[in-house]
Amino acid sequence: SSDECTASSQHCAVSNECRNASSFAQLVSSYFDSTADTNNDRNLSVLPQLRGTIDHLLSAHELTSLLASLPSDMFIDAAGYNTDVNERSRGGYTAPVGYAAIGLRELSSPTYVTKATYDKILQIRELVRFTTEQSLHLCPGTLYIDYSTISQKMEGGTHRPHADNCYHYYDEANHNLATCHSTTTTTATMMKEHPHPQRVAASILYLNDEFDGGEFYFANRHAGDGDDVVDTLVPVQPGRMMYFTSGVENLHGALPVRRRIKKDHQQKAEPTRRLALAMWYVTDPELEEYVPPFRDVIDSHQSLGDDETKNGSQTTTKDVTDPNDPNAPEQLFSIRIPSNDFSMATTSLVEGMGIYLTSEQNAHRSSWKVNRYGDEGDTLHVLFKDHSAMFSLNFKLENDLVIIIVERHTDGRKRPSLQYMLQESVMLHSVLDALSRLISEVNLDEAETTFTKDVDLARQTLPARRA
Ligand SMILES: O=C(O)CCC(=O)C(=O)O
Ligand SMILES: [Fe+2]
Repeated sequence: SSDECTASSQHCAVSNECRNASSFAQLVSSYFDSTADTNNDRNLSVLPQLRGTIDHLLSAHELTSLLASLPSDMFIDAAGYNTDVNERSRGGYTAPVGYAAIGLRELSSPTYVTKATYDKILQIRELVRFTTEQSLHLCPGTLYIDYSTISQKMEGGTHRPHADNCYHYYDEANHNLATCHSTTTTTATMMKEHPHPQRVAASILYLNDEFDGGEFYFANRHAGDGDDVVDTLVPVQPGRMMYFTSGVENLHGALPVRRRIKKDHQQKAEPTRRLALAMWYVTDPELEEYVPPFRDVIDSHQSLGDDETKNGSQTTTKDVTDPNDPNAPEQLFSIRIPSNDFSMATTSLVEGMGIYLTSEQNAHRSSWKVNRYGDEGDTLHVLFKDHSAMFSLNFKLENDLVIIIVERHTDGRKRPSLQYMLQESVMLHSVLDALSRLISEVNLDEAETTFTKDVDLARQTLPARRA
């Protein structure tokens, strides 16, 4: 089981075993297990499993075209941080010096980038998430993105050592080592609560290197900001990605960004800036950040979700679809279940799938919304949170067959978001799994049936499961 993939076992690296959220949490806490180690009560052998560097995540071409398509200004000062002066005086969650950023809210607007650039950024964002997950030997789907941003540090921009999910203290009783939990009540009450205690990991993908300095570093866990604060220095390289867990085991910062002085006097007039795609992760799907669909300049039509609540009857599947109707749903696949093999009535099948999808909805409440339509309740609609698309399951009884038609619906103007497309295939695979379970409960002769063949065919049309 995945529980075996903990700090003490070398299992994860050599086998396909993956960590789930709880065995991951266990691994992180094993770093603080003082029994394991004599070196300052920190289990240093765990550290390499909690951080790392991946180079050449993007090709030189991808980097060049991404950089060329990013806005040269319009970055928002201190985006994602608290700008409250009172907060600043408490040493709370305030932005680093010389820092500005743009998040998905900005990037989804044509004021900032084109739709193609936004799509590319979302694609890179998913690649980075996936790579972080794999690098930490996490099971597919363990990490949800809580915040992603393109960060910019200008000349002089720097980042003091910090942990990403807590404020740290130097614990005098414990060799002046940094810790998240203050033992002195005065310090504890002085400090405000960290705004992101749920963050478990972060990644930073560096995009350019037209500057000097600006190195990332892991900080020494001993007290003081002196010369020895840098423990491990990581020079910035375009296409280099750092990942690390978010606690005090990975105190980190960035050295000041300096202007690059070129010898050939061909100095560009462009201001010095250090660009990165920074992302923070949680394991609770409820905390996943909203991915807005790209906003077209003219955005006058109603969203899918609005239409839906207004008029449930329009949701019945059309038998004849006009190929020129942009609102026509796209059939993804259909599944036939011979009803003489199958004692379960259509209604109980709809019921079973409804219950299954509703439980999925509850497990990922922020992602999908399930509705049931039709007089006999023979259609299930599964709407994605960004309202860019939905899919439907329509159940029909035809002669001696139950037919389930699976369709994708959009508003006919915008394509489904990339996030929708990625999650749709995951959902549809699990719908087919659930259907197969329902069918096997009624003892259908598995191997040779129409049903099994249709399921296999359907799976072939879906992108492969992430494994
Ligand atoms: O830009 C960097 O290299 C570090 C950024 C960082 O640690 C943060 O924003 O939390
Ligand atoms: Fe950080």
